[in-house]
Amino acid sequence: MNRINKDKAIESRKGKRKTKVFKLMEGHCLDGNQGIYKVQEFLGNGSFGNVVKCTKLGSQECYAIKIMNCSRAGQEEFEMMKLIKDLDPDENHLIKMFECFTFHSVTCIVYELLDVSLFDSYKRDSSTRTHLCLIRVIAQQLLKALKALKSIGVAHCDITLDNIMFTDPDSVNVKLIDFGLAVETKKLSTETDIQVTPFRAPEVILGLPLDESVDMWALGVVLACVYFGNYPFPSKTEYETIRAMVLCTPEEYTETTGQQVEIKNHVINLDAMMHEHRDMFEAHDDDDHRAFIDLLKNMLEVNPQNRITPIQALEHDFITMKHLAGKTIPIINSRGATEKNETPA
Ligand SMILES: Nc1ncnc2c1ncn2[C@@H]1O[C@H](COP(=O)(O)OP(=O)(O)OP(=O)(O)O)[C@@H](O)[C@H]1O
Repeated sequence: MNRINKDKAIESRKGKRKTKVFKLMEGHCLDGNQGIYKVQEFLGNGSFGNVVKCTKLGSQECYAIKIMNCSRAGQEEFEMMKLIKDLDPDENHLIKMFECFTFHSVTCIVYELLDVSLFDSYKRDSSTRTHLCLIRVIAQQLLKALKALKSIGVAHCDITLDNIMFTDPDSVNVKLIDFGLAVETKKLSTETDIQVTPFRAPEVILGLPLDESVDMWALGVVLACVYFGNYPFPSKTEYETIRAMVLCTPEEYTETTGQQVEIKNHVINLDAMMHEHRDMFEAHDDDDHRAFIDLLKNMLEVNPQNRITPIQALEHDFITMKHLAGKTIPIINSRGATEKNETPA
């Protein structure tokens, strides 16, 4: 199946092509099992229907309710949320679900209300690069999420910039959302339609056996985007994507193999990317940049068997900051503000 058909198959799995028309308006009330929810505003839409901000009548509490027109897709997402319910959602940076109910034949899943997605946050000001210390916090939190999911044998299968959201504007705390494509790892087969371009892992493109390491690849793409301000691989055609994934420039390929590469198109060189990024900050630490690029290369390892695991990544120098011992580094206390701090020698 080609890329476009795969993306369509994913939309169809998520319910886009089976839409029951249910006109929801601001001010409408939804009868849940744990209360009545009044629709305040529309927060977003996707393949499934809408996400609305609601208040629970008789309280000040706000929620995000995902209204799913396709009850099969809604039920599948709910089943997956039940599977992860024993994982502490705050500790593991996973979205918290409160309840699920049916209203006018549509499935409504009540989630905690979050702030903005990584995509929206960086879209607002794509000209500025993200400080490495902020990237470290985000990376550590999401690696914890992957570790927790792996521990119960679940693969998210749809990690993108859209599906990672900040919990509030005043702190750096992210959560993984949208378990609509999540699957028990043991049920993953080459036939399963997962991931969207440009976050799709090479083994998914090539139709090879899959496991939860597809999520590590996608997280690598996310971190590269946040660092570089652009996708690390071209994604117009799967041919270009696969070609770029070897992570070396045509010159490097020629140097190591002696073979000339005839067609040249853009392949982002991670080491070159590092020089560009660090020059954008007054205070930068080369060792820290090198540590980040090393982690990234291990996440974007083409062979899933050699790809870094969440536990290994959490022990990587970039995350533990071993390589920064005794140096003064900024602490990120909110999405923009920084303070200086000395790490123990
Ligand atoms: N808990 C939440 N709090 C605030 N906004 C949310 C929340 N959950 C989702 N949204 C908004 O709704 C959008 C769509 O949600 P979600 O990703 O769960 O749906 P989806 O159909 O699976 O989307 P897509 O088809 O884009 O993958 C998000 O990108 C976000 O803007």
